[in-house]
Amino acid sequence: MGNFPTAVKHCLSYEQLIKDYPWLRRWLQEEKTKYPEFVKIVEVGPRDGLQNEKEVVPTKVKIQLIDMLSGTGLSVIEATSFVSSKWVPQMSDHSDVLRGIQRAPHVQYPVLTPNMQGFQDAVAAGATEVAVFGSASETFSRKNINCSIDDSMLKFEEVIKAAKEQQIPVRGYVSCALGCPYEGRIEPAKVAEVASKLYGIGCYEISLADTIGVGTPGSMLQMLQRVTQEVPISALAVHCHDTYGQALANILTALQVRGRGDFVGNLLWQVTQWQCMYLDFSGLELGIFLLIPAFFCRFVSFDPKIYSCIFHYYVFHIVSAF
Ligand SMILES: CC(C)(COP(=O)([O-])OP(=O)([O-])OC[C@H]1O[C@@H](n2cnc3c(N)ncnc32)[C@H](O)[C@@H]1OP(=O)([O-])[O-])[C@@H](O)C(=O)NCCC(=O)NCCSC(=O)C[C@@](C)(O)CC(=O)[O-]
Repeated sequence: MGNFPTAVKHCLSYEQLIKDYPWLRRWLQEEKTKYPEFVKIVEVGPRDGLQNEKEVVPTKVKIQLIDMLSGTGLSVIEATSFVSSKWVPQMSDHSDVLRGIQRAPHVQYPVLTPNMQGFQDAVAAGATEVAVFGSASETFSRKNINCSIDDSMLKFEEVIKAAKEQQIPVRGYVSCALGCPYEGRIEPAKVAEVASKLYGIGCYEISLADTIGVGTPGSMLQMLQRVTQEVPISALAVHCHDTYGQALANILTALQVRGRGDFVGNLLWQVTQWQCMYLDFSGLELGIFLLIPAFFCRFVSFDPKIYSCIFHYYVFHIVSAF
């Protein structure tokens, strides 16, 4: 709404709309009953956001960012990723980040662990929750974690077994749930198969990821209808990239599928907390008190390169919202 005059923006404001159209509040209330009463947000910016940035953000800035996010009311912040620094140099300081953050008592800080080496390093650095990440696309699996889907399941099983012995909960991701950069469309049946395997081997929650943001409400609905035949919906989450501006629509579709009850959504770097405010306006309890603190918590560095890398999406969305 950047180019609209103030008067127009005022007319389009939520408060003004409610005032001008009293039926709208009733309608929103009715709409609200179609959604879960509470949505758990998993903030993955410090991991998924920063792993994709060209600039490697300094460790102390990452720590400061996570610490500030901890004060926003989020209950889960994915902190880092115990992967090979040759593959993802942006996450090479994983142990220092995990050791350096100040853990808030109400917050979980899961980290990615693709194999036993990652798991052991994560535990040594103090991880209390981990996540394994598989894919519904064979090619993506090989390019991302250098093994087939079947081999990845064997590695994850090992991780989950070790995690169970130490009472460490394990989440699971299914990448390419709505499309693959190499294979294109992925059959919902394949997503259901991989999700069901992850659930079967002990992941307590499966996050279905639209890795390249090609999903639409239609494909999200189709995919969820199929996956929920295999995995209870209470164990599902969605992780939506906003590459083509569809993330919020896709999240809302997932919430409608879920209906009343809890649901989990990954709050991505690309789906900013600022954007999630629109969901808050639609009457959903997001479980976060984040707007202003989350905005300011982005200002943790004065280095222009780091600044622009961390704040790109936030600044963009804030500017476009006014
Ligand atoms: C999975 C591996 C590690 C396999 O990597 P590999 O090369 O197949 O592993 P390997 O077992 O053959 O070992 C080769 C070398 O890697 C080392 N190594 C082995 N494991 C580890 C480890 N855990 N941490 C650090 N080092 C490790 C190991 O020690 C050895 O070192 P060398 O002897 O050559 O010096 C590699 O392919 C990798 O790191 N891939 C990166 C994957 C990644 O981080 N991708 C991005 C995150 S996933 C994602 O973004 C999707 C998601 C979750 O967001 C959802 C969505 O949106 O789709």
